[in-house]
Amino acid sequence: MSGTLILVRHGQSEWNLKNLFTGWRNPNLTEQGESEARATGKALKAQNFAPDLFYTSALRRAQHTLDLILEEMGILNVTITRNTALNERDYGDLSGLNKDDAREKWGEEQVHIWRRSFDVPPPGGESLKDTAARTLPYYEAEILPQLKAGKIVLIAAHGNSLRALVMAIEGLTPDEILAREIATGEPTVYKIGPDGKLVERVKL
Ligand SMILES: O=C(O)[C@H](O)COP(=O)(O)O
Repeated sequence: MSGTLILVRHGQSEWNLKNLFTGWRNPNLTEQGESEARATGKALKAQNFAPDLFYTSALRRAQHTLDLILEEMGILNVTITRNTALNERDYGDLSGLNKDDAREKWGEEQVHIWRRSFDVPPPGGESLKDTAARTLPYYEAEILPQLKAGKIVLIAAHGNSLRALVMAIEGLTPDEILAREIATGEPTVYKIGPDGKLVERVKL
């Protein structure tokens, strides 16, 4: 029996709206971000998903997103596992800077490399490869066994920690994952087989 993995990026945060590098900083959701989370909750409920297990990061924008999704799905009083392994990539010295100001200061190309290369970290921060080095072992140890047992797992996390999972699950190359963007509030759903391998990506 296949398991189901539901990945959701947090809704728009106050720093997404201000176009600031966020990383491990901890802003709230905006009203739009809350609406995005609720809309995803409604969509998952409409598809009759009944998740068994719930995970999120140590950052409030993802935690609040999960809470709003569960509220919309009418799922109450469940255990939610929070872990820094699911945190956004750490943007290091760029955290708190405006992304356009950073482009002015260091150039479009350098900022693109810091944001979307696989193994070049921003100053004092994590590359996607560094992020995967903490997110994937957690997924493999804590979440994949549940999926192999046929459970439905809902994870609310961040653009780059989710891209690390997507890259591994879909078997994407470093070049292929660079082009992959996950919008705020966007769900990605997979069927995972008893062997832990991807069966199919589920269209919502
Ligand atoms: O942490 C951030 O700044 C954003 O949530 C993700 O930023 P990115 O899309 O520039 O990697």
